[in-house]
Amino acid sequence: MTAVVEVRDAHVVHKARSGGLFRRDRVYALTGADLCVAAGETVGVVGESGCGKSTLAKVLVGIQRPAAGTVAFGGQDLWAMPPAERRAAVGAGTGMIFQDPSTALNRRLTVRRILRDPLDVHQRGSRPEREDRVRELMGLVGLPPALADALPGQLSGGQRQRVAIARALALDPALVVADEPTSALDVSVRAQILNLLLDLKERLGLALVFVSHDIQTVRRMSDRVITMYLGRIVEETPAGRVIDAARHPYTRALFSATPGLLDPIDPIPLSGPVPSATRPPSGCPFRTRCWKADETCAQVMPGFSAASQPGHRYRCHHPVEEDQSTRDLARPEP
Ligand SMILES: Nc1ncnc2c1ncn2[C@@H]1O[C@H](COP(=O)(O)OP(=O)(O)OP(=O)(O)O)[C@@H](O)[C@H]1O
Repeated sequence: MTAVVEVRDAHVVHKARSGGLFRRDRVYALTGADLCVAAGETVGVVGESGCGKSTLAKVLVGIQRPAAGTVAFGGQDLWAMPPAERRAAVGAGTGMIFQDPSTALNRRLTVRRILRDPLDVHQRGSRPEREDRVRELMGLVGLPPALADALPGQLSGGQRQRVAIARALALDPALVVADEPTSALDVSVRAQILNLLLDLKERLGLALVFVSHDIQTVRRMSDRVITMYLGRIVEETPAGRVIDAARHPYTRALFSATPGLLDPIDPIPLSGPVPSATRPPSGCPFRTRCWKADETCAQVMPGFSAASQPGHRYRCHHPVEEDQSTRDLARPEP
């Protein structure tokens, strides 16, 4: 398996945004993240708001430098490269698709200019070749050539997201990271954009990282699902088995609370709110809400254990039994 990107023990710490009570607080946005993404696979990332999904996405595409840990593209340590080399590696090797194409695209540039821009910056081919590439990109994402001179404001939301996808693909990257790519779109066009991403992934052999709140969609799109909780990756599960084979109590709880996945089911009840990322609990970050937590969980952050299935690992001292159904877990004790 060739790793397109490999993140090892990455930590990202932000200063708390000003205006809060404790201005000098630190936000532990990502703690000890390890993730390897191979050519041609889709990795989904799920977790509650603020758990670090977007931070991990930015680390993967080299736009967020981790305070500690490494990020390697094709085996090369990204942050050990000279800046010009790093910019070239990031620009050519990765593409990022953001949530809201209305803000991600420069509204004063035509579609043609938006798509030509990365080709100009990275000096790809002659001018006529760049124009050809713009036409090719528009065809790839299903945009009619007549829209080349349109401004983003003249396009529908779905068309704008197609432009953003085409821009992400302009330099033929090995890795595309899509951070909530459909959540700002009308429900009616979401499926079209998701199908387009899946189709492009197959045709171009891309590695795709797909970040979303929408657990149903992540499960449908992905080969593997990464569960994050309070800045940590707590489980990595083959997507087809995530509902009943996940071993981490949090993954089970998250999936039990997803309407339609296990219908009809009562969600597994969790006690209390998500702790603050400025003061993560000692030991396992999930232990303050976990029905299985004990003193060990309060003291020691569990390392990864490998489950019996290849590609499945989890960090938990008291994992859910392998053969226990989520439906049974959600039932109150008699
Ligand atoms: N630039 C920043 N400055 C300060 N704190 C930040 C910054 N960016 C992110 N954070 C904080 O880091 C934590 C992780 O944020 P991140 O955006 O990665 O989470 P997320 O899971 O993507 O959330 P959402 O699903 O709501 O987009 C959150 O507590 C967030 O408030």
